[in-house]
Amino acid sequence: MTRTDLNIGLFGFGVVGQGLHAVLARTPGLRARIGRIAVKNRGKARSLPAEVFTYDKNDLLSDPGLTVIVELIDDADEAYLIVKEALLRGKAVVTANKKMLAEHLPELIEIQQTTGTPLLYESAACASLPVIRNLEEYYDTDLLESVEGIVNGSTNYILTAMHRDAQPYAAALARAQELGFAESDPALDVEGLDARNKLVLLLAHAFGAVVAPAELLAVGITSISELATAYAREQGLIIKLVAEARRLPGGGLAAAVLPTLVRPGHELAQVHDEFNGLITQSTFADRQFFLGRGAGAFPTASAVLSDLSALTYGYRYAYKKIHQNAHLVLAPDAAEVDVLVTFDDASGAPDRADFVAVHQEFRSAQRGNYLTGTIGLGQLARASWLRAPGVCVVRLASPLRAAVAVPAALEEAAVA
Ligand SMILES: NC(=O)C1=CN([C@@H]2O[C@H](COP(=O)(O)OP(=O)(O)OC[C@H]3O[C@@H](n4cnc5c(N)ncnc54)[C@H](OP(=O)(O)O)[C@@H]3O)[C@@H](O)[C@H]2O)C=CC1
Ligand SMILES: N[C@@H](CC=O)C(=O)O
Repeated sequence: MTRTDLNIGLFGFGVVGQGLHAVLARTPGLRARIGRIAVKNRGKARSLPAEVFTYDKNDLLSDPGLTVIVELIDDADEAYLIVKEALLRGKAVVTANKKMLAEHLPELIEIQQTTGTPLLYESAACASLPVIRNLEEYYDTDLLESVEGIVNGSTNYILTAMHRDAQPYAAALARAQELGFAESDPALDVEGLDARNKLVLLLAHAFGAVVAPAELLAVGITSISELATAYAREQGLIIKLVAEARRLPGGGLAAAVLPTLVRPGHELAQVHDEFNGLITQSTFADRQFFLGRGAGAFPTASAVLSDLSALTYGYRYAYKKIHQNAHLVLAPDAAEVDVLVTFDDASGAPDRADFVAVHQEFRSAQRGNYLTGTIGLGQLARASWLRAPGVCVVRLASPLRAAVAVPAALEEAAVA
């Protein structure tokens, strides 16, 4: 096998960009060198000589000597323009930018297919965990039934600090930012949007379903109430932010990001701090669990490094499942979820008519109110009370599952 040398144009020299620089310096076996680095702020002190840096993206994009673009900036809109331009100019691209990927995946897949130029992004889903290439290659023929896990390091860091170390939320978030785990806009982390972007990538590579982020229900950790935390503690359970995608027996896919009650013996209960954990369930391999660091300079750079190495032997994603599973589409109205809903009287109670069944209801002027019940996933996403102030929704420990009555439209789609 011939392996090519890589001459890299690097965009971004922040947490991950600097991590990559350090990692490459310690990996002489990979014949890769960073030729030039594009950054944004002229006033910033840099750890490398000034001549390495440029503030003009075209210095990298139009340099024929730079054959690979590594995009590690924190601006998804600008990243999209850079990545698209690089691919159209025939430069292979490695990116960690899950927001940009999730928002533009159909177009970026099409550009890869028409140009034949690779775009790799292992670090964009679960940082150091080798997830994307495994879903794409190892599970290319095994029938995946579900992928489920903790895919955001910052929120797991915050929830761990609050649960294990009794730290206040604000202090835990500030520490996640200091450690370089959080996005520049941490709302992406704490509102579940970063996890949703990663779920978009997992859906494409696990099931061949290319969906827009807005099609997926995502609830973050900011609405988790004291009552929900107390409920979890009393039941001996732990709250984790879990992304889940599951193939439904009647055809279709259910997928969502929700704070979730996890039992102590469950794999995800062992995922602490900024670690991520992903469980795959497949027909032949059965259950597997990936665990590793989900954020931070070196863990993320290690996945970028692995993509660079893959480029040297001509690797590109084939998006095999898109061709295999053309019929697999999101079907939130064919799925149900068991939830705990806490609410105060001022915000108004969730509409009981939205539920397939209400299992338990508790009201207390002192402690607050809650109910537990089963609700359609699509109905939950549409519920007007879901985002009301004072309302907290946490998934109970059971997975997403097929609704008892499958909508007729989906049954027809499954037959076709
Ligand atoms: N941090 C992590 O653990 C992980 C991050 N990621 C993703 O990696 C990417 C980078 O994250 P991270 O390193 O943490 O971010 P940082 O905020 O630490 O660094 C961002 C870098 O991007 C540069 N930049 C911003 N806009 C531009 C632009 N228009 N042109 C050129 N350079 C620009 C900044 O320049 P300047 O130095 O001048 O300010 C800075 O060097 C993001 O997409 C993030 O989502 C993915 C997995 C994990
Ligand atoms: N902000 C992200 C960084 C890695 O993807 C996270 O916390 O997971």
